Amino acid sequence: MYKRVLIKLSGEVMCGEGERGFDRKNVEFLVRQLAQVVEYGVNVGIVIGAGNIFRGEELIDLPHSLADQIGMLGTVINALYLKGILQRVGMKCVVVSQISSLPSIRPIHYDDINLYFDAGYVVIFAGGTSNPFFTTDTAAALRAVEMGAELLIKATKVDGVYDSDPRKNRDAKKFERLSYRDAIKLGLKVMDTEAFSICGRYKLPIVVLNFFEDGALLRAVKGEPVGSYISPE
Ligand SMILES: Nc1ncnc2c1ncn2[C@@H]1O[C@H](COP(=O)(O)OP(=O)(O)O)[C@@H](O)[C@H]1O
Ligand SMILES: O=c1ccn([C@@H]2O[C@H](COP(=O)(O)OP(=O)(O)O)[C@@H](O)[C@H]2O)c(=O)[nH]1
Repeated sequence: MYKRVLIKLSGEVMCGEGERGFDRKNVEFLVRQLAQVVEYGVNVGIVIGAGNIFRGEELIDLPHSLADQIGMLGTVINALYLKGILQRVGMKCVVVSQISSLPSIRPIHYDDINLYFDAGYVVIFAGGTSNPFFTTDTAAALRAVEMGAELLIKATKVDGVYDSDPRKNRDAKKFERLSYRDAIKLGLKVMDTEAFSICGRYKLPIVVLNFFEDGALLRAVKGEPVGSYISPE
């Protein structure tokens, strides 16, 4: 069992694939998946995307930098929403961010993050990397290293890493295990090269799994085989 993990959630876990906003059933499922992990006393950090609200790339009429700032604000909305629903079921949760000083958001401070974990809080990192031109995958890699996570879990809508996009190629073959070097060399688009590169440099393994599969998250945290394992070696 890993003791400290960073979970990267696509914004779409809030609404279901291809949908927008917040769907009650999906949100309840999300809470169940996270509760299963938190029950074991694991330190859980979360980075959530904003695909259910806005992705910068979708706002084609706006300058890229502006569109990305709107995208980052979407991650803040999701983080606060997630905090609200986790607290409603009795889970302790804090949102930290460098881009917002709203009353329910705390600044990112390394010493405090350890205190939150020691006190049993789930820590949600909102606002991505705080910079346009990045994605929440890169933010997840960055925050995982900052919080000293032993594993980064990318919880998404495909069940692992394939040799080509499984949504576009039916014959795509799944890797049970691969290295960062292979992922970058093969140009696999499941995650940004920047994210692979940060995790590779700091020897942080990644598991890519299908979030919508009940129990997959817990299996990854237990170190059981699930999805694809990207090793730093
Ligand atoms: N080699 C690959 N293996 C697995 N998934 C891939 C690969 N190449 C592209 N993808 C795509 O990456 C996406 C997963 O990333 P995610 O960040 O959750 O999606 P999005 O960028 O739409 O939010 C999936 O939609 C999947 O189709
Ligand atoms: O460090 C960051 C992280 C995110 N974003 C913006 O926020 C959006 C939402 O993040 P992402 O696309 O990663 O969300 P997901 O697809 O995981 O739901 C991105 O499209 C970017 O526009 C950004 O500018 N900088």
